[in-house]
Amino acid sequence: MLLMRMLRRVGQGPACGCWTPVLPVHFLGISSRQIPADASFHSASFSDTDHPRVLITGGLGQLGVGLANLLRKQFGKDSVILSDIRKPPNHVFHSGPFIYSDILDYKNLREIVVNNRITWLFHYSALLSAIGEANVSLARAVNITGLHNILDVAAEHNLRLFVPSTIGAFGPTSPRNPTPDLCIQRPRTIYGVSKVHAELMGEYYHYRYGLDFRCLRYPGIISADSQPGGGTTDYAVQIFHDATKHGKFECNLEARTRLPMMYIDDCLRATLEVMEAPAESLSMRTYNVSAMSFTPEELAQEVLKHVPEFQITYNVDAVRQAIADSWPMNFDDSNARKDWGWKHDFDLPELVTAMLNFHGSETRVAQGN
Ligand SMILES: NC(=O)c1ccc[n+]([C@@H]2O[C@H](COP(=O)([O-])OP(=O)(O)OC[C@H]3O[C@@H](n4cnc5c(N)ncnc54)[C@H](O)[C@@H]3O)[C@@H](O)[C@H]2O)c1
Ligand SMILES: C[C@@H](O)[C@H](N)C(=O)O
Repeated sequence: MLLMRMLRRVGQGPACGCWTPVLPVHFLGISSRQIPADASFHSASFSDTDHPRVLITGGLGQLGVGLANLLRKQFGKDSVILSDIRKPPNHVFHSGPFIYSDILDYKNLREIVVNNRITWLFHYSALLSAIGEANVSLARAVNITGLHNILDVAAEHNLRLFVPSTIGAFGPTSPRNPTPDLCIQRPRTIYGVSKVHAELMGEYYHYRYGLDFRCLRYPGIISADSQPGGGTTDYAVQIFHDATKHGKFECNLEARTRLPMMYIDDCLRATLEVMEAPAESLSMRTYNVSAMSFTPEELAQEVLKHVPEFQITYNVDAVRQAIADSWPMNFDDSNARKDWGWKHDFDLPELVTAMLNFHGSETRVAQGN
């Protein structure tokens, strides 16, 4: 009986003047909530002059705190809420609003969005490539089921949604040097599969429901003030900790493994820029972004210029190496540069200087000279 009533409602369009049609997605076996079936709305619920009210999920990982800092500078401290399922360190807790949010709990997500009148959502929760292979069912839940919750809450509340994808969304059959935006994508990790799924679902929600979905495929991101979170590109973060602390580093990838990389400041700026780009400038909803590309031995050579006693050795991890060997070596981001003016600031020498500066190695540089 209830099913019949709901099917009748779905069949009635706005022309009858009765109600906005809704698609009861639980009858499609998707979830117990409703998303608009009317694909005609395309605008966010705030004007361009208003500051967005932002929620960041998975915000205590490698990238989230830096993003919150950047957005708070731009939009005000209280306009940006950082969330995660982990307990925040003191300095993060005291730097602006923080709340608990498990993306697998839809009601919790909806409550946060409604109570805080959220207009922009940056969805950072994920299990990365190497850790995902070690726990496939959790990666599937967080990266795929969690994403469904995010898409639904964003569509339901008319949010502008940013979801990062990755070089890991490509696989061994993709062109690797360079890898364009549109080409075959057959990744061989649960992480990559979940990110291709996110790209396609986000684009589908955009065309089907008018969701303002924006997505960048990040290269490996290198940041100084946070710990790497289980990725294949993490060697390029760890090397700086070890070079400055111990003067040596054991690398888990082969010396000649070339991967696209980016300094965190460029990554976060790209993220804000694509979110602020006028909708009409976006010819696509998922863009490659790139800055540089290097191998462990090239990175080590650059570190050596600053830390003369630095030594690198290799102890290859088979899982990570197989993943890296299936990923792009160079990323073609010409569409991002053309459509919304993407331009990176940091190449390898600037990246190494910034990272070593952060780790306080300039004293060692002075001593070495
Ligand atoms: N770091 C990179 O090099 C890189 C490159 C490409 C794409 N990305 C993407 O950027 C995003 C952020 O990356 P990161 O390096 O900060 O990742 P990270 O692994 O450091 O952090 C992910 C966060 O997600 C949280 N999380 C896990 N399960 C959750 C759940 N059920 N609910 C809410 N939060 C949960 C974790 O607690 C963690 O703090 C990810 O989506 C990642 O795929 C990162
Ligand atoms: C590249 C990326 O998505 C992540 N840093 C990983 O290695 O898994």
